[in-house]
This record gives sequence, C-alpha cells and structure tokens, in this order.
Amino acid sequence: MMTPEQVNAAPKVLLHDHLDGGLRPETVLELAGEIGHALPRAEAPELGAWFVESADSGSLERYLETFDHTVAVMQTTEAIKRVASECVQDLAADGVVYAEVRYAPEQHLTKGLSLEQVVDAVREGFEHGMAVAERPIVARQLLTAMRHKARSMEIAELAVAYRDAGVVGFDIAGAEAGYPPTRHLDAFEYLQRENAHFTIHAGEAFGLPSIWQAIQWCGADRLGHGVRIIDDINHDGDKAELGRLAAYVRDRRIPLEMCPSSNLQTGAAASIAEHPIGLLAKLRFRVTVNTDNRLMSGTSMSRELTLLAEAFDYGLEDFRWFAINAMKSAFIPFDERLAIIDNVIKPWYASN
Ligand SMILES: O=c1[nH]cnc2c1ncn2[C@H]1C[C@H](O)[C@@H](CO)O1
Ligand SMILES: [Zn+2]
Repeated sequence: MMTPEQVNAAPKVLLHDHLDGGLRPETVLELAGEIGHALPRAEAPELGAWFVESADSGSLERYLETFDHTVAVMQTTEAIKRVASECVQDLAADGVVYAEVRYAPEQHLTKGLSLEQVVDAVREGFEHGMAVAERPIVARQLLTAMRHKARSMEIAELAVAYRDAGVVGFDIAGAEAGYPPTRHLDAFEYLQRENAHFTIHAGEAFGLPSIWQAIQWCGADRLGHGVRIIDDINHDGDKAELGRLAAYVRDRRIPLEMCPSSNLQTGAAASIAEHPIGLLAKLRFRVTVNTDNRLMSGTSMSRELTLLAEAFDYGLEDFRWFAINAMKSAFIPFDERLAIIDNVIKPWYASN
C-alpha cells in the first residue's frame, strides 16, 4: 500500500478536468461576494460540501445545475485569470505534471467579454499559475462547446485560431441524452481538415450509439468518459468477448478519459469497485484516470488514484501505466509528450 505522500509525489497526467468544475470554495465565495451573486452557503467548508451533495444526484442533468454558480462568478477577465491560476497551482500541488483543462468560452460572455478575451484570460491565468506553482507543471486549454447550443463551429474556429497560444484541442460537453455528437458534425469535419485534435464527452449518460457516433461519424481522437463501452463487452470471470465497437476502440488505442468519482455521482457507475475501469484496464484498453470536476466531486488526482488503488489493489506500476497512457494521449506535439515521459515520468517511477 502506498502512503499518501507517495501518491502525492508520483507524477500524474490529467486530460479531463473542467476549469469551471475545479474552483476553490473560498474563491467561489469571494468572487460571488464581489458581484453580489447569491450562494446557497456562506462558509467555505459548507459551500464545498453543498457542491458535492448537490452533484450527488444520480443524474447528469442535475449534476450540471451546480455549474450555474461557478460559471456566474467567472465573467470578468480578473475572475477568470484568478480561477485559472489557482487551478494550475492546485494541480501542481497535487503532483500533476501535465494537464489539459477544459471550459466552454461561450458560457463566460454575460458581462460583455468576447470569446477571445475569455481565452486570453485563461491563458494569462495558466501562465501565472505555471510561473508561481510549487512544482513544475505544463497546463494547456481545451475549448468546449455546449452540445445543446449551436456555437460549436465558432468554438472550433476559436480553438484553431489559438492553437499556437495555449489551446491544444476541442471538446463538446453538457447533457448527453437527446444531443448526439453528430449535431456538431460540421465542427468536427472542420477540425479534421485543420489537422486539429478533439475529444467528445460520450458514453457517460448515454450508451453505445453515442460512442459509435463520436468515433465513426465525428472522428474523435479520445472519448470523454466512454464508460458505457463496457456494454459491448461480454465478460464472465476472466473471460471477455469484445463486440465490434469495443474491439475497434481497443485496437485503435482510442484513449478513454475515465472519471470514477464523477461517474458515481451521475449514476454512470454504482461504486468504484464496480466501475468498468477495473475490467477495461485489465483488458488493456488505453485507460486514463481523471478528475472531471474537483469541486463537485470533492476530489483530486491523488484521491481518484487512491480510491482505485483500494478497490483494485493498484500499485505504483499501475500509476505509472496510467500516467504514461495519458501522456501518450495528450494533444501536445509528440516530441513534447516524449520529453515529459522520458524526463519526468519514467525517472521518478524508476527511482521509487
Ligand atoms: O461530466 C460531464 N459531462 C458532461 N458535461 C459536463 C461534465 N462535467 C462538466 N460538464 C459541463 C458543465 C460545464 O459548465 C461545461 C464546461 O466545462 O461542461
Ligand atoms: Zn467532463
């Protein structure tokens, strides 16, 4: 069994973390106070607990309602910069060495910011966070479009415009049922023509058709969650038979951005011990471990890994595998991925 210090020290790679799902409760309180936004609790510990309890609803739709408060306090350059900087500092303190953090620029325009001003604010915040963090970290942005809205093409163009300025990819998020990824096919086809990278939230609240569309119609490089791929696997004890889609995902090494605690809260999995990540890792899918929303799940990379270690008896060798899987699946250029694997991840695990 690893000590908490070891888990914290281990270099971790995070591909799926929402900027508006990772605020410090104290920061939500302070920013809300500045703009007169009413919150359900007045003290930081109670507010943090409120987010976790409210997100613990068993439904993705209700889980998403908690974001009304975090998005409301992220509507000015100063507020966004602060949240972005604190995000990077918190991840670094948790031992994350590389992070792709996503958010939907279209949700931060209510006080008059332009899409470009939002992306610039996050960029400045990330740069500040990387400069002052207590441990080295590389943080990059993914731009999310909301799947129930109609701005995905615009956001895809924004991601391409900022590709050399800290944005490494695109995503769609929001309620999954009723909003298939093919609604945004034009945006995905545009990104492919631009040689750009994207991930799609799929197979979280909705099943295999959503995963199939994301991969075979839209051309997703990675899957956000993808837990329902388990529905295409027949397993009995140690024997497993993969359907065509599951086989395709494994054969093509399509990365699964798995977020165990978030899945318990939205009802996508019943418990950590029953979470499909156990079987998928055993079957050598390209599994990665992620936080999704640290505020709403009251979690961190160290906590997610610890929960998995307890449920599946994972050790440092498994943590190393998750970190390298994630680093291989990152959207930064190959040589930069390799440098982090060879100079940061492998040396630490070799000496611990
Ligand atoms: O797990 C999720 N599934 C779908 N949508 C999500 C999830 N976590 C956060 N979101 C939404 C709510 C945020 O406001 C938005 C952009 O980060 O993405
Ligand atoms: Zn997510």
